[in-house]
Amino acid sequence: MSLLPRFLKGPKTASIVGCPFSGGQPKVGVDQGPIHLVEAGLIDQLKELGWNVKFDGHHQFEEINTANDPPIGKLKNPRYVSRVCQSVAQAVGEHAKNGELPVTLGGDHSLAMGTISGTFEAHPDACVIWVDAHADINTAETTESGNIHGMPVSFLLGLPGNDHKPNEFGWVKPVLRTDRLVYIGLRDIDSGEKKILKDNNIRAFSMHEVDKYGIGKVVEMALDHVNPNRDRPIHLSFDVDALDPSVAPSTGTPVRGGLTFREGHYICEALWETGLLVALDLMEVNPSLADDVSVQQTVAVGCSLVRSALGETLL
Ligand SMILES: NC(=[NH2+])NCCC[C@H](N)C(=O)O
Ligand SMILES: [Mn+2]
Ligand SMILES: [Mn+2]
Repeated sequence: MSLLPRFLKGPKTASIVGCPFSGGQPKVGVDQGPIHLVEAGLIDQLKELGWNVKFDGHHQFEEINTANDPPIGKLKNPRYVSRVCQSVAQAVGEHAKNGELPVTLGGDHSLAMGTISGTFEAHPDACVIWVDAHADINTAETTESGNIHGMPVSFLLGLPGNDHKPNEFGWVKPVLRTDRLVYIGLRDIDSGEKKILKDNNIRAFSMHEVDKYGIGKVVEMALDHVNPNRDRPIHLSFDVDALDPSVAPSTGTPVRGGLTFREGHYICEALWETGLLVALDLMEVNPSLADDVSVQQTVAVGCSLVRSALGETLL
């Protein structure tokens, strides 16, 4: 495991961007996710794998009085989410430009608006592999919930339904191309999202394809789509709810019929093996949902997914 991914600079350094943030969705507790992951020993575990780990405390967010943050259109907490993501973009962008591998711990998945913006600042030709039960591609028009964690992908793509997206989000540039994005694990897509995926020809491997082809083939096909010559930097955005709720119960929007423990880990291992990984998000761990045993299980799985993506091997 002395391998250094192609786009990083030695000595291989992982920068932990802990984001105790829950403003992109309504359930309290997801802000405690990064705190639990770090307390469970993630940093030492990565050091053990040979990484130099940078972590100087969880990201501090500007205090925003949510009373002064009324919805804009359907979007809830728009100013808060926007400002937080903007500062995350800056942090991730700086680490990536330094040749470090930013590991962002959520927090809810709206944060990916920040992490992916940051990655593309350093790696403009990157591709994104989005592992999730959900597509998180609602626009300001299609969202039914108004929760911004269901929307980051549409902002990053600059989809047309977002002409009404608040000016507040003007800093989010359409850095992502539809053919540089691929999904794995989908199984709960809103009807507006289905249309967006179809109209824009976005490649998605739902659980149906995982069952049909097996995870090995699915990861290969996903890479063939976004990274045919295996020469583009890869940003992996992993929502823990991609896993089956029996594997990762403590999350805000669990959906049955998800990835097994091994399927989730296989994705991480296989992306590490490409030598192209430049950034990783682990999102939506919510330690206040479910009993103690389930929380411990979910946090442990979160840590082991990160280790797999950063080179832990079985043999
Ligand atoms: N990151 C997540 N867990 N997203 C869940 C999104 C659920 C639903 N599609 C929505 O837009 O509200
Ligand atoms: Mn999800
Ligand atoms: Mn998600």
